[in-house]
Amino acid sequence: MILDDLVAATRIRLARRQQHQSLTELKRIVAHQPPTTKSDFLTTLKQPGLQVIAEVKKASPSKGTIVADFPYMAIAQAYEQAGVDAISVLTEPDYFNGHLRYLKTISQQVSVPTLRKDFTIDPYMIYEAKANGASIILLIVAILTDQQLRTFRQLAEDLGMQAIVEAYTAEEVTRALQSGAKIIGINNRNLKNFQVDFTNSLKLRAMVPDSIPVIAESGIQTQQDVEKLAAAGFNAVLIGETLMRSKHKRELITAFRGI
Ligand SMILES: O=P(O)(O)OC[C@@H](O)[C@@H](O)c1c[nH]c2ccccc12
Repeated sequence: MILDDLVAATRIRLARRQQHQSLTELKRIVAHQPPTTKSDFLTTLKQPGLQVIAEVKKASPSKGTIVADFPYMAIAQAYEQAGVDAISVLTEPDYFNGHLRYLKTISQQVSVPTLRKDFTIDPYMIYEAKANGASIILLIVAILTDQQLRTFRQLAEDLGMQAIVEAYTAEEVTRALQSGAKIIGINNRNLKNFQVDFTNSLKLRAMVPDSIPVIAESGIQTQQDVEKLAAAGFNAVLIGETLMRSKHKRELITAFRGI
């Protein structure tokens, strides 16, 4: 199962990074960071209308290389100029061709909050996210225990970040809510086989009370898709591939934001 492979690969890389830089050292870097100047993502999400989160992603396990040419900084700047509310940056190198460096550079040069898109399995990765400029981390319910969901989110909040707690099934939405999640992401892509079912988020939306912002993730392609999600009461959409492939990123984002 691909998700198991992803987590195993993440664990191996993590062990290697920890040998180069201890958690103590990382904590020291974080403690000396200047306070963030970025807007508060949770406040943005609670604003009326549909917010757009655009993703910087070179490749994916299901699609392989998405874009041959990957000027990640120019892409992030195009997103920002088009008025996106946050930018998601893949940092997973083996399956998504991501890198922490992308997160760091983009976070330094855009004023919107950035999300470290990765398979968070250890507090070390949360400090790393912070050290590299992220305002938001991802916690995937399918790969974490109830206790990890709670303590990892708490750690992110203690460091001045927020956590998107990502669910794919009704059971996972329940676990996300029980863990005290303040932001929930409902994925349309089954991370166990990478199949996309666009109606998944529509079906599960009603499980989340209105007080908690919900983000629809993955497989969002058209204006009609975004209209359906807005009508279903989603606070935000997270779009990767469609925007990465588009030659008219600004126009597309402007259209989505106007919904
Ligand atoms: O490129 P898409 O289909 O628009 O999907 C974006 C995003 O939802 C997807 O990249 C994603 C959702 N959950 C994840 C967890 C890890 C890595 C990636 C993801």
